[in-house]
Amino acid sequence: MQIDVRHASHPEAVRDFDTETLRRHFLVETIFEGGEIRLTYSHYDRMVIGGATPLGTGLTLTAPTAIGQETFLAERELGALNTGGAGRIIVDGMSYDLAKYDCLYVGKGARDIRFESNDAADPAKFYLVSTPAHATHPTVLLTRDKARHMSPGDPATSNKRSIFQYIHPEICQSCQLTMGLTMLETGSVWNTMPAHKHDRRMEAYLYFDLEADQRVFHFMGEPQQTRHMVVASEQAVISPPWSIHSGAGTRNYSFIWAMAGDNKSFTDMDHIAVADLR
Ligand SMILES: O=C(O)C(=O)C[C@H](O)C(=O)CO
Ligand SMILES: [Zn+2]
Repeated sequence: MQIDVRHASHPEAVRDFDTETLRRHFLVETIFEGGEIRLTYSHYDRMVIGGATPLGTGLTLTAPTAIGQETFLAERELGALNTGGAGRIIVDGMSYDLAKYDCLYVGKGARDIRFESNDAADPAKFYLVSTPAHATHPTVLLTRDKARHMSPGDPATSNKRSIFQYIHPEICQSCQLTMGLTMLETGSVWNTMPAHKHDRRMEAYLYFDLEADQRVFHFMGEPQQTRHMVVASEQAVISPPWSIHSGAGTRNYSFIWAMAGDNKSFTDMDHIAVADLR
């Protein structure tokens, strides 16, 4: 298991980052590697993001030194959303089947977490998000039809999309983690525009369901100092609390968003008018 540690950056320093530096700090280029668990530890709210891609044999979530505990979830909670073929997650001997777009919330204190694919030729790709937790909430399997559904946007502004809120206070208890899936309709390419930031929470995006030759231009930075990163499918972006997070694809795509911080209120956003962006 690999874990890459990313430190937090001050917004004034980020104004001077060139493309390579921006990508080194805020883009995770490899989330899914066959037969591996790959993790990235962000010092923004100590969120860990990564992927588990089990092939013939299953994969076990162990606790690297960065976690500072004997077991990974000793003081953490976990969301795992399957972006690949069918598979299962076994939590302390209890097995949960996950098809594509199913999500498992795992509460603090679970000790033995194992990932398996039904078919190594079409492996499960579990996108993992973990945040510090101080209470144990029940482990729950969340299918997409159980998620809270919203349909914002308009074809006229190329941003018609479905937002599915899985780990959300109305659906599933958690300490601080919120997590969900946004799917753009055909012909719509913009997510999260008008843009927003929320200094109370950081956020991470995993873009996927995009062909290998297509890209999403992800916009980040202070609202009057925007920057962009060109992102391929199955790459993730760490969004600091002071940054906007928005994207325009060369076609439609899906992404998983996850947040952690002072509140779990999805609607607590500071919107920025399009005309005020620079
Ligand atoms: O399409 C969207 O809009 C989103 O998915 C927004 C993100 O979920 C977000 O930024 C929540 O704060
Ligand atoms: Zn946001």
